[in-house]
Amino acid sequence: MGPFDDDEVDEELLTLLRQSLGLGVTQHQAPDTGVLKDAQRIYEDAVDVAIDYAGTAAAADDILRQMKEKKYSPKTWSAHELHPQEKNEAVVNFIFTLDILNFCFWPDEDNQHYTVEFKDKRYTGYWSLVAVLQRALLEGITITTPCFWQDEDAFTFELFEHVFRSCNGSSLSMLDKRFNMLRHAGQIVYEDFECSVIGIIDMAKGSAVVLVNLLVDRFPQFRDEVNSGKRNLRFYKRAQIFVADLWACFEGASFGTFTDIDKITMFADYRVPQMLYTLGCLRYSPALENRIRRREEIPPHSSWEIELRGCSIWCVEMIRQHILQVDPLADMNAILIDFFLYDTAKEREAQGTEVIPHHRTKSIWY
Ligand SMILES: Nc1nc2c(c(CN[C@H]3C=C[C@H](O)[C@@H]3O)cn2[C@@H]2O[C@H](COP(=O)(O)O)[C@@H](O)[C@H]2O)c(=O)[nH]1
Repeated sequence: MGPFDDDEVDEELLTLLRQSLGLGVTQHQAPDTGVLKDAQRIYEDAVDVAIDYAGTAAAADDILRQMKEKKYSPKTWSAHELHPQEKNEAVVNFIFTLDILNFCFWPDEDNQHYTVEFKDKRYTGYWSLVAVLQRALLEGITITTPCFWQDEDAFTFELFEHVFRSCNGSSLSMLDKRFNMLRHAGQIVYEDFECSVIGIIDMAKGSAVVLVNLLVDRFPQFRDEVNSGKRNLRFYKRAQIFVADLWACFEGASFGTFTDIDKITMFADYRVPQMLYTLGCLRYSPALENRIRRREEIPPHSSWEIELRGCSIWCVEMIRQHILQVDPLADMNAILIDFFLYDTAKEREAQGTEVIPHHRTKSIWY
């Protein structure tokens, strides 16, 4: 029984072996992040999260209808007034900063929701982070300049606390971790990339997959994966949303030009799974559903967390495939579906029509 006779040896391992032996990888095997493959495996092994096929098909039809009505496109990103409107290197740095810090905005049980005031409006969640960065820039603090983060004299934790000050006595969770993540990412950009995020993007030569893999390889701050014993499970949520935000902000041109942007998957956060459940796409075991409804934390790297994240990625892929079967000419990918689901979740939250809380896992990854 030779090493390759066993049909259990999966394609990925064969590719890695061929590459390590210097055997030519057939030209059509384009690079991949591995996220979608891992999501499928998680889904196939899942016991506490299931995908409702009929619910997903019906939801996909409705999502397509609404996305057409709302004309969802990369332009939607800039339609959010709080996002930077310019199209230049400073905005690339803004998005890089944003997507290093783009995680965990929900309050601990007895604390107030972190809220910031900017230009006489109050923001929570993801938008509080965007507002904080915009406010700092208006105050002349170069918070979105990666080389500033490695300047130990100028970029201090006191300054960081000032930048993230709230208007209701609350504080954003894991502020110290966020500070250290910027510090260390700034050192990497300074030492390895001559202070230029554009330089990192250029190294990917227009490939979204290569850029994601480059970020994950060179920046521990983006290495969102779980070693579940049997294998490494990749999610790469903030690395992928960084590429997606670039693509959307620059509308597929300039620093947002990617030939393989459709290889980017849904971003495994805590809002979109909530929306997929609400739309009847995802189903939870009673034990998991009760945990979520009681707003009790779900441990990072637990099977529950892994299944929530992996099944959500796979479910959005099923929605994407269904939409393209129904309307092959639809200008559609997982990014735009994801953006729509996130924005819809936020609308429902604002209307107070949520049917289930989002899950709570204290994590720097989402
Ligand atoms: N999957 C997915 N996750 C997203 C976003 C966004 C914002 N993207 C903007 C850009 C274009 C879109 O149109 C959006 O306007 C934030 N998040 C994640 O949600 C969580 C924050 O939730 P809350 O505390 O309720 O704001 C946190 O994990 C954050 O990382 C998204 O789009 N997709």
